[in-house]
Amino acid sequence: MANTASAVKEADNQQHKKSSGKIGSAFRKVGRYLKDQATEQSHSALYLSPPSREPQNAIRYPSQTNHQHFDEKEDDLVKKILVLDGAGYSLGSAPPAYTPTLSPFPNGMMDASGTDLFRDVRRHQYASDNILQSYDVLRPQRDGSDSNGEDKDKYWLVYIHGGYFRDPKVDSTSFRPAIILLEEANSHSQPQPRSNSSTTTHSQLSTTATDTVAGYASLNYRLSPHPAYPQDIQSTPSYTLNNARWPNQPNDILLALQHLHKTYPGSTRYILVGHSVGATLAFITALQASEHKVAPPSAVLGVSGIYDYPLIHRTNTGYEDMTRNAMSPEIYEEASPALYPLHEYRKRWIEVEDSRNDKPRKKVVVLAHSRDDGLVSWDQVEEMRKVFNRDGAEDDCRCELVELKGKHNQIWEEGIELVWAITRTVDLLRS
Ligand SMILES: N[C@@H](CC(=O)c1ccccc1NC=O)C(=O)O
Repeated sequence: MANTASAVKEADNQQHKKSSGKIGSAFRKVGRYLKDQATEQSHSALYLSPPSREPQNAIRYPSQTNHQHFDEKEDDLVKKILVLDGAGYSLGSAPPAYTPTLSPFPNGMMDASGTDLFRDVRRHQYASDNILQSYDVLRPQRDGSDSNGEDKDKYWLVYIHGGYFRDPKVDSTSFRPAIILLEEANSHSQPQPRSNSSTTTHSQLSTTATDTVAGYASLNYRLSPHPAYPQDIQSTPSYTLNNARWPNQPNDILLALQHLHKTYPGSTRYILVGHSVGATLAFITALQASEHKVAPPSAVLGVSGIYDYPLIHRTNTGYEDMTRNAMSPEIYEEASPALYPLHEYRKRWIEVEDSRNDKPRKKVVVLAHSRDDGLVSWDQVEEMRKVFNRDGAEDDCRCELVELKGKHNQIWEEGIELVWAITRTVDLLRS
């Protein structure tokens, strides 16, 4: 295949036809750079629409994040989801028509002293069908890696957000709290304990970033409709219409990775991190990477992940409507990473020739989950662990289960638990 990007896109089209708080200071100082980036953004979006109509150009200056899901009790959240997904929208009056915008891309991330934490912060568009086909890149302000983010001993962290394939409020920016923790801790070195843990300190975590991270990439991908954010199919331009169906989501991740690797060659050495349905996508795309000429990840870190859709439909009756909103029922198994046998992971990911490393290294799988997760229960991670805990799995792959503390969205909204899981993944890669 000469052009793998178009191959993925083509496959995607074919398939689609077939199946029909505490980071305020880091955001406060937004300077000239933001304006420059906004300008660049509007240029790159020209082919999507006239600039005046392009939502990406409506840059809202970041004051604080809209990440407040964990303030809402997860029980209430579940009830609301079920109401929303029941017989139409029945929480009082109909919601206002929704115009999607991406959260402002993370420019102007500066530490308290006003020094840029990053030398390169930008949002790339990897395809032109939809504004969600984009990703954010942040490259830390430190020596050691060249202009491509190439650094022999370092890894890129590539993040895939959750939101059950549909929540427009959960996007690439949901990786920011963790990034800020890693980078800000690095520049301030203020020791702070990991929540509910007496052992790990903020400054210890910061070592992870200094030694390890060549760059951060956080991916957006096309979403499915959300009943709380209705869109008029007739009048909404297709580039802002949220009508994705599987396999649009994994295909977008593959396209994003292709674009990222081409733009930053050093990024082919990477850890693929996914939260919730992002964890689904991380494992599914690890399986599919090589057949699409995408570099395989060195490690996959699944956080609060959904790995078995038929199981989650049994555990949480009512979730199936959310899944069906994004894929047809005959896809459920294919979209469930826990339902692939180990030999599939071996053949398609673990044993794939890895030209970037001098000696072949064991791949790493980390499964991080909280028993307090009110949205995705522990049985999911148990199912996934079974895949990699089979006899002989140790030979070519290291798998660890990391127990986290906190609620489902708290993990990324506060970031500290996510950073902890990343730290464990890096430790395993290095050991
Ligand atoms: N906030 C989402 C729901 C959501 O994200 C979710 C709900 C239950 C279990 C997992 C979820 N997210 C996984 O990506 C929504 O409003 O649709």
